[in-house]
Amino acid sequence: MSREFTIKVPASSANIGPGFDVLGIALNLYLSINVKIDAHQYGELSLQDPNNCILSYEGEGADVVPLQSDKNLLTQMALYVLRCHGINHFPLGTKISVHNQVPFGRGLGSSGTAVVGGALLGNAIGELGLSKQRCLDYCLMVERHPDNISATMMGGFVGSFLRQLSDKGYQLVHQPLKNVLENFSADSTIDAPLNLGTHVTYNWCQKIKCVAIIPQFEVSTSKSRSVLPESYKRADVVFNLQRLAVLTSAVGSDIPDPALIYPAMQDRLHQPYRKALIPGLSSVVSEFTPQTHTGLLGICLSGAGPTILCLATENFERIARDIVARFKQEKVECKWLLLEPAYDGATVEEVSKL
Ligand SMILES: Nc1ncnc2c1ncn2[C@@H]1O[C@H](COP(=O)(O)OP(=O)(O)OP(=O)(O)O)[C@@H](O)[C@H]1O
Ligand SMILES: N[C@@H](CCO)C(=O)O
Repeated sequence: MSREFTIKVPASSANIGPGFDVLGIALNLYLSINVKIDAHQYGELSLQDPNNCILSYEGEGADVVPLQSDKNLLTQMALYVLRCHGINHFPLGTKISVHNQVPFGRGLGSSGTAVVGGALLGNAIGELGLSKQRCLDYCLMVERHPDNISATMMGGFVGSFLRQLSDKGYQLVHQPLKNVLENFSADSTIDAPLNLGTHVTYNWCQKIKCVAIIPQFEVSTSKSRSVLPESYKRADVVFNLQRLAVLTSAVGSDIPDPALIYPAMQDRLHQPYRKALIPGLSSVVSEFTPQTHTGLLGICLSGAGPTILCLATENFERIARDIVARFKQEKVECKWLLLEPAYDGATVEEVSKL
């Protein structure tokens, strides 16, 4: 028997200003995974891996990513989902070829793409028939804020929250990641509770494009979260909640209004604390406005950074080039990309089954 299928997983930008750990947009930059299962052709070679997997990478991260299936986040995630369904390894002769456009540690949700791609990979390989909603539960056992994950899985502009858990449920979900990903026995694997995450998809005006300015250095999400405070002042929380309520509706309007969107993308919960990690962040988010740049609607840190996300309806190249030049004054080199929402989220396509 042989089989081939492909999985396409979009990048994402989380937070969008005031929606810390809540909002995310899927973006048309992809992690693409091609899977061939053929014991006859690849069986012997696949035995060199502990889980019968020949793994190769091209593109972003190819020079650093581990290629052993029990060390790589994508395949660890697939094996986790398989083990929860009583399957310990990939089928003999599994060949996984990855092409990745999503840069690591830049605030474009690369770990989310690996986690979502891995969950869909496990589901497809094991022919488990899990819904996307159920796959999200497995993803949330590994990446515990739902913003990137929900947008990447479901597509479009998404708001999400995690279900309130009992003390026992909380402990189950918040245990060391290695207990989830590196427990290599189906008998003792920790299954994901049902319906861990809830999400809604908001309208998005198709005139709004996303300009991503990507500094050429990495900030890991864990480092970028370590600088945040444990608690906040009421005034700061209210500041964000008020803007969140306005922003989620304002970007769906047929005629996006910069006078509404620009102030609604301000944040007091994460960006002010992250400026020490990203030279130029404060100046960029305050100096670039709809007044200085026609077409600019709003500007924020993308996810945990260091990428800057601009929402805009025109003048994309000028906005991007001016921000790149501003970062250069801080000795930070950047690339930029013009992106659009990926409305379908992650997709799986069966190519052949014989
Ligand atoms: N395609 C992939 N395959 C395997 N591992 C990956 C892949 N993409 C990301 N990772 C792992 O995730 C790490 C990056 O995760 P991190 O959460 O720090 O950044 P990010 O997800 O890119 O940013 P953010 O969460 O702010 O959007 C990489 O260093 C790598 O270990
Ligand atoms: N909401 C998360 C996104 C990064 O994964 C953060 O800002 O830390």
